[in-house]
Amino acid sequence: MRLSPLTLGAVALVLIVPLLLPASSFYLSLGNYVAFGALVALGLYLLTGMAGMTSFGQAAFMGLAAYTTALLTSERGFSPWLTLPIGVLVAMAGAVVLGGITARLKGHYLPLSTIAWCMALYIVLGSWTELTGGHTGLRNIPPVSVFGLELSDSRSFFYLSWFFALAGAWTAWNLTNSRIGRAMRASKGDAIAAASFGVNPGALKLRVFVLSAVYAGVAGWLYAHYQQFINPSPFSLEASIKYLIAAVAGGVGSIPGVFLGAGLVTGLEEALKDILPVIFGRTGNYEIIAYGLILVLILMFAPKGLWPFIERYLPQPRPITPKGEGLPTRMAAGQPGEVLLEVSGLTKRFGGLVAVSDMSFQLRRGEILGLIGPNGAGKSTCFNLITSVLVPSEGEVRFKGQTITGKPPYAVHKLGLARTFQHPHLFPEMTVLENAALGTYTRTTAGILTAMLGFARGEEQASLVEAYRALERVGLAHLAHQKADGLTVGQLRLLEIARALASNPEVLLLDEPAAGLRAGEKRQFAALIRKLVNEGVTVLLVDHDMELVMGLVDRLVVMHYGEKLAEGTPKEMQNNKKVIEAYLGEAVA
Ligand SMILES: Nc1ncnc2c1ncn2[C@@H]1O[C@H](COP(=O)(O)OP(=O)(O)OP(=O)(O)O)[C@@H](O)[C@H]1O
Repeated sequence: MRLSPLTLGAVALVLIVPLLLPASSFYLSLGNYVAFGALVALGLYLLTGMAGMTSFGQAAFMGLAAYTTALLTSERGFSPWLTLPIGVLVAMAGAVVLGGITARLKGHYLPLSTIAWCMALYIVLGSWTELTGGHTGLRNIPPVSVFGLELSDSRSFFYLSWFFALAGAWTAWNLTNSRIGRAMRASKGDAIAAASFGVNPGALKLRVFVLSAVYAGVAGWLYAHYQQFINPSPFSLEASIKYLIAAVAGGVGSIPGVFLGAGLVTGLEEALKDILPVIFGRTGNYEIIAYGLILVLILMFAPKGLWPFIERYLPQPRPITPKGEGLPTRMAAGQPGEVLLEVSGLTKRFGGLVAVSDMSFQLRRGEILGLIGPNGAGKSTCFNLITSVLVPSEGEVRFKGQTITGKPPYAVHKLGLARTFQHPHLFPEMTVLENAALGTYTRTTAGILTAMLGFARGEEQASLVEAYRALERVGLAHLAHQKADGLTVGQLRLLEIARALASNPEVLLLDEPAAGLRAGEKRQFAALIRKLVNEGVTVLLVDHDMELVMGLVDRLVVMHYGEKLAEGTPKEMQNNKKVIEAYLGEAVA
């Protein structure tokens, strides 16, 4: 792995600066608090920046680990090195309980529940005097020793806290650049799309929530052994808000950003302690007002935080075209013409409206089947029933003889069905290559821990190679390193196909793939689909462009008012009176 100049600079600073300052320097003490804050903020980077969840409860997870280590080391004589995993496990257990109940909540409910949780823990810590010492707190927490050396001054502890902070950054970076990191970003942007290529967004969100508590737990453990004394204040709601502001101020979407934010907020906290009493004429807890104001200003003028302003002056790494082995292919061979997908008696009611009524048809291996019909006929609903985005009111769908009705969309995708959307569901902040690589999610296996420790690099490289090949197949390889937000409609549609192809599907379900394409692009698209079918992919296509559909498909199923009107070859349908009356007359006109 090549380290960037920024990383090398950060490591050099951490190693050299403490040697230039006295062992008990105020600045080294401040440096320790920056490291604690950075660790909590790294958890928020993963939680908020990557997975799109907001938490006001991170200080509570910190508190759980801090009190666990304090109680076990000062009263039971445990080694701090033993209480590190125990404290982190307690923080994780808290996150599992809280996240299990709340991580799936949408909108403001998750942040609100974390506020309640943080306040509740603060009250418990303050009032359970026999266990926690109440607001007087717990003393006599032993320092951490490394090879018999007690880390009891700010300088020696600085090395320990920054070891953890940099290790935290490294693991978060590894995770970001892995299949899990991509899945997190995708779930944040669009859970339906994420599920369509195999991610279980609910389970992933819970895991990230617990992971963010691990970072906070390590910070809590460090805090307790640095201070050698704890009380509930550093684990209050106010502290949680401070960490969130640190992450947002620096830039919650980037790792250097959260370090910058932790540094700024820690420094500001010290400065405000001197400035605010002068302004208000008395001492008090006025920092929270200043934090609120800072947050509002940042959200107004730099919603992505301050790091992007610095980043633009730094040299950007040159994108590398992925080379090497791809992923093992998983396409199962079968007999051409065998039934792959069987839709029987499928019905979907939305209240009183029957959008799909008793639809039955088969998709056979190696064919291109078109599903056509007037606007509102029920094609997209049918499509969403097949891919399990919607649950049918009646009927079922079988894939290779196995009932898939009732399975979640991510499980359906795993079986070998990949889809595109009527309105492309892509991730504009990701590069074209990253978007395509999302398709490889179910072909890869690295879990969170494997990815964090950097053990999944080989698989990740193979994923990128596979994604690049998929881009080559659709003719987008030249745009691989560009952000997806600059693409035309036609390119977005091709990118969705590339993402689907990267999953090595047996069946490709295309929902209005030609909408918005220019004539030339439509011809290229038709050639691409034919090529894919020759390579062994089976296609179900919904589209309104009759010239394209009639020239491309082997068979057609025509829908009208939710029902199947007719089925047959394009020629048969073009001569079918009912079809001409209901649709083709209008579509051709
Ligand atoms: N989630 C929903 N809730 C209520 N009604 C819905 C919902 N989704 C679709 N419908 C209705 O079901 C009917 C079928 O819609 P659907 O989008 O499946 O048709 P379509 O054939 O794909 O149309 P188009 O060609 O315009 O995309 C329409 O009357 C639509 O308004």
